[in-house]
Amino acid sequence: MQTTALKIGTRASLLAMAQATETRDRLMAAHGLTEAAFEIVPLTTSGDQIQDKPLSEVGGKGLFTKELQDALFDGRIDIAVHSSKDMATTLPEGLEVSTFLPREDPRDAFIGRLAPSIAELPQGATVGSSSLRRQALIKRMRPDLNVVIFRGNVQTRLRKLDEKIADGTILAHAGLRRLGLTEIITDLMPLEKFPPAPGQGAIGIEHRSADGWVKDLLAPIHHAPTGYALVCERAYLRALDGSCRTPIAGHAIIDGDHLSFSGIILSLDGSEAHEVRREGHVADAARIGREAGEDVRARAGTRFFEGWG
Ligand SMILES: NCc1[nH]cc(CCC(=O)O)c1CC(=O)O
Repeated sequence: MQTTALKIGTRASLLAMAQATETRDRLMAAHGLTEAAFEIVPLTTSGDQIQDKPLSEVGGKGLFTKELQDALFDGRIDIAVHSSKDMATTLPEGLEVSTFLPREDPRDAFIGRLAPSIAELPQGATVGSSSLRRQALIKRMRPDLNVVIFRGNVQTRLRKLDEKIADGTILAHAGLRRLGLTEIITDLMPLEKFPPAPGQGAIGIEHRSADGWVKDLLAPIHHAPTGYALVCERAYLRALDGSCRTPIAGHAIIDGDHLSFSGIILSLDGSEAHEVRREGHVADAARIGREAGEDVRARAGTRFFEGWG
């Protein structure tokens, strides 16, 4: 029997801490354990220290996960709790993500000041976002809008709205729900018009592949439908070679044994978009995602990808 507390690694942000606490609470309930059986270990990641540049310019996804992976390798933590959206498409040898918690709403939420929705914003209004996907999708809906880089936590963004640096911003509904901040939302973006990033809303739990006991401990909190969706969405991203310079959206919906995937890739200004839809059995999630990525990549053509670097 394991005698020391299970060390749950997380980023130190409020959202990350809420995700780690949810993971601990689900483990406590599944195994009839008390808080004493767990230790939440907050770690600062390099992504947390960069506030003034778009993540796409400073190295993208791995930024939030690398320190947690290092801590798994050197034994400071036993599991790492991630926003799946921030996870790189390939994991280092020796680590695996075997567990996904039930997905929150994957939609994006709009927090508007001059108007409650993007459609109702006045001509030439400004929206703050540093996500290339959100920027491209906003431009696709409303080419007249001005998009400015916006980063930081929810409080920072709300202050920037108060200072009129922008008239609205977009955040993941999932994060706002987990933080208990849904009252600031003025609109929810429909999935078809404003598809989410692969992995949005899903918490993934990473651990050392060699730790069979950790895998067994996590098994009862794994949500299989979310797992199938994530396998599909991550295979799609991998097939597109998910560069952080690429506006990519993709989302799988699971209904029993049936999976339906829709994805879109866009030019930075949203003027060009290529869409893909695939469906099939959940057992084929990885193949469906990979083929969707390969298909949309081929249809977009090499010219589309030039200049993304
Ligand atoms: N890149 C930051 C990030 N990573 C995950 C979420 C939201 C929560 C989620 O998708 O599970 C966010 C913030 C946001 O996009 O608003």
